[in-house]
Amino acid sequence: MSAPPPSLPLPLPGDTPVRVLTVAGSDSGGGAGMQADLRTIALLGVHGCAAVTAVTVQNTVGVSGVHEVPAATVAAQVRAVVTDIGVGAVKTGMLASSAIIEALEEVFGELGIGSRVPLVLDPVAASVGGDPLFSGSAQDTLRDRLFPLATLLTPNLDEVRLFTGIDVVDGASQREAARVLHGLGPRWVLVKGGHLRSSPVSTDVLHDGTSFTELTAPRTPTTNDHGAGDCLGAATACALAHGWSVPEAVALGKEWATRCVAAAYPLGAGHGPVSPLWRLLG
Ligand SMILES: Nc1ncnc2c1ncn2[C@@H]1O[C@H](COP(=O)(O)OP(=O)(O)O)[C@@H](O)[C@H]1O
Ligand SMILES: Cc1ncc(COP(=O)(O)OP(=O)(O)O)c(N)n1
Repeated sequence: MSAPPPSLPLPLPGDTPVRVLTVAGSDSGGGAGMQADLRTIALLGVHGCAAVTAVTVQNTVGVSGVHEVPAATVAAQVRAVVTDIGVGAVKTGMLASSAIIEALEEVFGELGIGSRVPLVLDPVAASVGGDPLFSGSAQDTLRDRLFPLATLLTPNLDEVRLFTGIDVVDGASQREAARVLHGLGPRWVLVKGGHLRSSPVSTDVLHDGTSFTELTAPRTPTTNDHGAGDCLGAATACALAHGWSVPEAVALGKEWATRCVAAAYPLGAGHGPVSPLWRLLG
């Protein structure tokens, strides 16, 4: 890759960094979820805070158990972080249940998350291997309660199908999906194209209700793609926390994700993780 690596201003030792809160599930295998978010957040020089929604029993092969955190405890984590530490952006991942989503709607409203504080909402529904990460009714609750609060909604193509019924097969259907999802309330939608595996490029479409922007990168031929969406969303949230505009932040998130997919490594017997560890090389 010839372009300079994506980066954000780094804090000097002793200076308080910008903060980002991830509201997500724990992936015991360390490939996705809050572990992936916090890795990206740290390597971009941002202080990561974490409100845990669920503990998953997970490795590279699949998810064999889920233990939800009580909804009131999830909301209390968010309140404790935001009222003391303060955050420049919030990212959500696996939200597990309707009760957790309803508690988050309330605490987000109370704290200005989605209005004063940008909210990146990754509508995580299943693991890369297809294991469900929330119950059936949570899908409707997420759409109705949190989509309208989102600064940026970042579905992959499986999530697009779930929420709109649209099967994205090309640029036209990807733009149509972005248009329909924007109608559900988020200010911006990024329809991620990583799952269009037959394409030689990986194109994401950004839409704000008016214009469409295509972000395209060469496709890395790999099945080690666990956590790609987390890398993208967490990096985008970091840039938003620095005060970047949504299009600027998404462009950084896309470059970050592209490099992380290119640096993915095999792990275990299943899908290995995409990796931001390339950042440590300079
Ligand atoms: N094989 C790949 N090569 C290059 N970029 C990829 C690849 N797979 C995914 N991406 C990019 O990684 C990000 C996450 O994409 P995607 O896989 O669609 O979402 P998710 O990880 O949430 O399922 C997007 O920017 C997408 O374009
Ligand atoms: C706890 C937890 N959160 C999210 C996921 C989704 O991971 P993956 O399937 O790799 O999808 P992206 O992170 O790439 O969107 C998970 N498996 N576990």
